[in-house]
Parts: sequence; structure tokens; C-alpha cells
Amino acid sequence: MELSIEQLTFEYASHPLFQQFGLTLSAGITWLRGENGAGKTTLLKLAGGALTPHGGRIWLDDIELQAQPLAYRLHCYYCGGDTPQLPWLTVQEILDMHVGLYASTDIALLNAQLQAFHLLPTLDQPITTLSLGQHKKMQLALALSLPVRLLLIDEPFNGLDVDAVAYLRQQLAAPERLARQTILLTSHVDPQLPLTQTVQL
Ligand SMILES: Nc1ncnc2c1ncn2[C@@H]1O[C@H](COP(=O)(O)OP(=O)(O)OP(=O)(O)O)[C@@H](O)[C@H]1O
Repeated sequence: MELSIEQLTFEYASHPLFQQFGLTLSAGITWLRGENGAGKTTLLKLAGGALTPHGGRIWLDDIELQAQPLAYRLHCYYCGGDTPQLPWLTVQEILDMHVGLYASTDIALLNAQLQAFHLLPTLDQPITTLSLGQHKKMQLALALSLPVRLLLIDEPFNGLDVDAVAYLRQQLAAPERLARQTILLTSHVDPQLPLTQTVQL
């Protein structure tokens, strides 16, 4: 598994953020560092196909994002902690939607992750009624279950209780996961995970 970003150019109206930016990531965890406003979240969104580059190319193995956007997206999951996009759905309906999109999802694994994050009692709640930490946990339960090659996680530990932080560290550090997934995460504190590399923006 390899994420390859070539000559990436991207700017917001008043912020030229990336100019001819390049990055290659292999399997395992990459810690993306940088001060507030450096562009970490923007880079995750670009790599996840949630923002469109103004120049350059992004590949996941042999799938180019711009050329095969749907195929690319089916191999990656962006875990951003953003507010829900479909606020009228319940937690279960959000989960079902993801299971429908990512066809070979292991449902038993997803249920185990939901149980570990104490989310099973929330399944019938409207997604908007989850607390910040519960919403993060729902996204992380999906991140840890979906059969994707690329995981993009913005500030994985923000808003989590102590037990959830420990559980997430153990799950992310599992050797079989590190062998099969490319994980790009941002964190302002040392994530205390086995790292393949650190990238400073
Ligand atoms: N939609 C937008 N329109 C205009 N500017 C934006 C937009 N989103 C982000 N920016 C600006 O782009 C820059 C990078 O933002 P980004 O969220 O990627 O930074 P970050 O490194 O993740 O920051 P933090 O550590 O604070 O989360 C910031 O200066 C931000 O104000």
C-alpha cells in the first residue's frame, strides 16, 4: 500500500498552502505535524478526495484519485471529527450507509468496535444527539472496521476519555493493521504509536 502525492498545489482564496508539494507514504503510521493553520487538515481532506487539488496528482497504489475518484474513495476513509453531514439520520443509519458503501465490511468487527467504544446503547439516537466524544468514537469505530487501504485521521485522541485513548492506541498499533494499512494522522501531542515516519508541514 502506498499513498503518493505528486506536485500538489492547493490554495484557499487568501492562503496559498501547497505548491508543488510531494509526499510518499507506505504502510504503517505517519504522524503529520505542524502548527495551527499549517494545512494538516487540508492535506488529509485532499488525500481523502474531500477537496480537489488545483494541481498535481494523488495515487493510492495504482489508482489515481482524479482519474478514478469513486474507486479511490472506496479504498480510503477520512476520519475528521466534523459535525454530521446528514443530521436527520440515526447512528445506526449512518453506520448502515457506510456498510452499504464499503461492500466487504466485517459487520462482526464493526459491532465489536462499537461495543468497545460503549456505543451500542446509542444506535437508535439521532446522530446530532451524540456528544463530541461519542461522535468521534463512532467515526473511529468505522475507521477501525472498514476494509480500506488508507486511513486519514485528524487528531484521533481529541475528545476521547482515558479508556478510549488506550483502546485506540492498542488498535492502531496492532501489527496486522500496520502491515496492511497506510495511516496518516495529525496530532499536536506525541501520539505514542509505532511510527513509520514523521512529516512536518
Ligand atoms: N474553507 C476554508 N476557506 C478559507 N481558508 C481556509 C479554509 N479552511 C481552512 N482555511 C485556512 O487554511 C489554513 C490551513 O487550515 P487547516 O485546517 O488545514 O490547518 P491545520 O494545520 O489543520 O490547523 P490546526 O492545527 O489548527 O487544526 C488556515 O490558515 C485556515 O484558516
